[in-house]
Amino acid sequence: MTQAPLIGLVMGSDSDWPVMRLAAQALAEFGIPFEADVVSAHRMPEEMIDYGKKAHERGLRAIIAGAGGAAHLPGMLAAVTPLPVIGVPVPLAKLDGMDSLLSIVQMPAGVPVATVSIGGARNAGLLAVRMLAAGTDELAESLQVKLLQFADSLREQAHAKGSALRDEVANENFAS
Ligand SMILES: Nc1c(C(=O)O)ncn1[C@@H]1O[C@H](COP(=O)(O)O)[C@@H](O)[C@H]1O
Repeated sequence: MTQAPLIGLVMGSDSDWPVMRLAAQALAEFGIPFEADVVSAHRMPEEMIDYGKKAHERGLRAIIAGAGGAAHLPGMLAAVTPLPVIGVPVPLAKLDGMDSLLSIVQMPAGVPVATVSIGGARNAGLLAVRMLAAGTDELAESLQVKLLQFADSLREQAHAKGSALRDEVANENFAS
């Protein structure tokens, strides 16, 4: 039996998937069940409102919403759900995602969206994992252990990069 999704991963179009799949990958790395779907505030407003209103009743604990251009999806979901919403600005060919970033990040007071960097879907996934790691329930405690191990692996990678760079600098002839 597949586990019920804890995170809703939604995007304005299937064209956002190459970016948004990085969030899916991060969730999968931590064993978090999620659902993925296209939900557009512009193109299917009623369905979008319905998704946002029912998300918490279906057991979702957070929503990751990615959109490009005039990215109203994350903010509109945040307006109708009590769940935390993480917004991912998806870069398009024109304006390189600045339009999307500003659309998502400049929310009016009272309706927060946790905005990650342009194309930062991996961090959106990791932030959702951290949200699930808050608390003292079994899932939270197991995620806390995994997140600390993950931080250790990042530290080791950074050390390895420093070591490789020191070797490279030591062997490079800067005079030539
Ligand atoms: N920004 C939004 C919304 C929304 O915010 O509701 N719905 C679709 N879109 C965005 O339009 C871009 C182009 O979509 P198409 O590739 O389908 O033309 C996508 O990046 C999508 O997220």
